[in-house]
Amino acid sequence: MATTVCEAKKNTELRVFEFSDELATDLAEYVAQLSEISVKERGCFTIALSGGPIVGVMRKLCEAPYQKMLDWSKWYVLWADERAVAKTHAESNYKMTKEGLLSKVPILNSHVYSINDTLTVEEAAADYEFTIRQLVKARTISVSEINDCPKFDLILLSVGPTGSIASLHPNHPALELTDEWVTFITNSPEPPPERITFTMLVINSASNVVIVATGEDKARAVQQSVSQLSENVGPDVSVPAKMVTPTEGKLVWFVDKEASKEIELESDNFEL
Ligand SMILES: O=C1O[C@H](COP(=O)(O)O)[C@@H](O)[C@H](O)[C@H]1O
Repeated sequence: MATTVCEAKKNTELRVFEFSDELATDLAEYVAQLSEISVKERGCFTIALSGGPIVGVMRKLCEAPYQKMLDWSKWYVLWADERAVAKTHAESNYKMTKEGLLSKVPILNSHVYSINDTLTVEEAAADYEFTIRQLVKARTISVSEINDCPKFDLILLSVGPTGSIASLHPNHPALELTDEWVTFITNSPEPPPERITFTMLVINSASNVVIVATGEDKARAVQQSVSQLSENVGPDVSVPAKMVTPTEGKLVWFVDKEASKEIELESDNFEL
């Protein structure tokens, strides 16, 4: 149970948890509900994951009751970003997901769309976008009627200490791409420098976005991202997480006590 739940603005919710186990439990329940709804409505569930703490906070999904209850055969797993390293490398988001989730639940191998680690970063981004286009064409991934973009059932992100999300970093030109679905960067401020990432266009076209923030080093980024949620402000490229405003979807922040330290929950920014 979240310690605090705030409806920060239409379609945006902030959940703050006292204990990390509560966060993981509530997240599992939330993902399970979204999966159930999507499978019922569309026959499948498309989820895009990130690195950082994401797989760890999904751990409860690998336990009872979810391990047996969820229709894993209907899950399609992709990544919101990936580091340009071999899939066996310790820094690979795929490797982390394989070890923490894919090896523990019966998701079909043929439904896992990892990013090609044998190509250059530029080729891998193009190849990955092509894969997504095929999945949209087949309507496995739903499509936004507003902009024809892929409309993932859920994109799960973690915010970095600087306010980065996926591999979109503060003030990076990749934040302003308005046509591409997937792009690459070669100068990530965090190692490794080469990465493939969804653009903001795809993130904001999702049906549901979750941003997870755990640990005190995320407190400033959380505060900067959520502080003006209730105001109508333009895109702020200095805090990528603040640019996450799903056009037709819902955003939920899952924040632990340490990462919530700088938020003024009783300020006018939130309806408690
Ligand atoms: O490199 C990455 O880091 C970010 C943030 O991770 P964190 O450990 O600082 O929370 C992550 O969202 C991204 O997927 C990953 O590639």
